[in-house]
Amino acid sequence: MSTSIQDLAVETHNKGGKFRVLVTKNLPGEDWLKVLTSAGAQVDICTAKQTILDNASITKLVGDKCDGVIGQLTEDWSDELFGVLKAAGGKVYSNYAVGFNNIVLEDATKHGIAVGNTPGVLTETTAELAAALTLAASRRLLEAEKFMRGGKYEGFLPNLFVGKLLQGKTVGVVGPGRIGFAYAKMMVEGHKMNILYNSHEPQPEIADYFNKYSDFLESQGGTRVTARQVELEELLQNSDVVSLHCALTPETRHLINKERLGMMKPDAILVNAARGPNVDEKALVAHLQANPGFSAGLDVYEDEPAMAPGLAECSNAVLMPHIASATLWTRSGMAKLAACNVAGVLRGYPALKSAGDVLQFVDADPGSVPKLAPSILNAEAVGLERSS
Ligand SMILES: O=C(O)[C@H](O)CO
Repeated sequence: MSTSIQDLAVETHNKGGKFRVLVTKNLPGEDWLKVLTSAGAQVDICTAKQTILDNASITKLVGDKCDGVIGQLTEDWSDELFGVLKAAGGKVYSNYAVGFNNIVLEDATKHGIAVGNTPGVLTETTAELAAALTLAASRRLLEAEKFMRGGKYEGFLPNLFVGKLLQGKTVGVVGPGRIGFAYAKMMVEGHKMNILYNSHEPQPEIADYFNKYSDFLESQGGTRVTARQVELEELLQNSDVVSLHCALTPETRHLINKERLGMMKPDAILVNAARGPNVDEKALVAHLQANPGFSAGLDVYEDEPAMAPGLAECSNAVLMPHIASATLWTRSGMAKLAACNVAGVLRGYPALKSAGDVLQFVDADPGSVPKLAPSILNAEAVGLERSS
C-alpha cells in the first residue's frame, strides 16, 4: 500500500503488525521484507525520490511510534536521530552497510538503542571492485574506452594507451581486514605480486598465508612471492599499487595526504574503495595533475556525492559512484542481515557472538532464520546477551 507521511512517499507492508519498522530506502531482494513481516512487523519503506534523507525527513518518518529502523550510510545517526527513535519507542537501528562512520555508537548506547551493521557478505564483492579499479587504472581502461566510443580509433599503434604491468610488482594493502585480505589474495594469487601490508595490530597470519602460497608456487616450479607487515611510510615508498581498506576513524582521516602522496612512486596507483575521507582529495587532485604517470582508482569521495574540484577532469583517475558492494547477492544479503538485526532485537533474541558466521542468515529461509541478531555492534553496552 502506498501512502505518504508528511509529503514523503511510503510503501507499507503488513499493516497493523505488532512492531513498526521504518526502512529509509527500498532494498534489493525480497527475503529481507519476509524476515521482518514474519517477525510480526509492519514495514514502512520510504520511497521518496530524494537520494539522501535529512534529519528532518527521517524525524517525520519515525513519527510517534517506531520500534526499529534500517537506514543508510548517507544518514547522520547520532544524538538527534537516536533521541527521536527512542522517543518513538525504538529499540534498534541497523545500518545497511558494514561501515558505520555515519553512526555515533555512544549516542545510540546512551539512548539504549542497539546498532547493527552488515559484515561478511561484502568481503569478496568489495575486494573484486578494488581489484577492478586496480586493473582499470593500470591498463587505462576508461580512457581507452572513451577514445573508442568517441570514434577516435584509427588502427593499432605501438604507443596507444600503454599502461602498467602488475605481474611481479608490489601491492601495498593498508588495513588488511576481511576485505583487504581478500583483495590481497586476488592481487597476489592472480598477478603474483609481492605484498606489503600495514595495520595497527600484528597480523602474522597474513604473511603465513602467503608463505604457504609461496611453498605451493615453488612446488610447481614457480617463483616465491614475498609478504611483509611494514610501517605505512615503507609501504608507500615501495608499493606500485596502494589499496586502502581501513575504516574511517579520526586516526585514518586524511591518512593519505600531500606529504604521503609525495612518498609514493611517481607512477604508483592509489585505490580507495573504503571511505573517501581516508584521502585528502584536494591534495590527490593536485598530485594527479602534477604527476600524469600516477593513477587513482576511487569508489568513494571525501564529501559524497561531490568530487573535489578538478578530479573529474583527471584522465589518470578511474571514478566509480560508491558501488563496491553492488552485486545482487551482496546487496540482498546486506538487506537480509539488516532485517535480521532489527527483527532479532525486537523479538528479544541474543546477538550472535562477535565474528560469528553471518552467512547462516543469508542462506536461511526467510521464515526460519536463526533466532539471533547477526551483527550488533553495541550488544554488551545495551545489555543484549551474546550467543556463545
Ligand atoms: O560500508 C559499506 O557497507 C559500503 O561502503 C557500502 O556497501
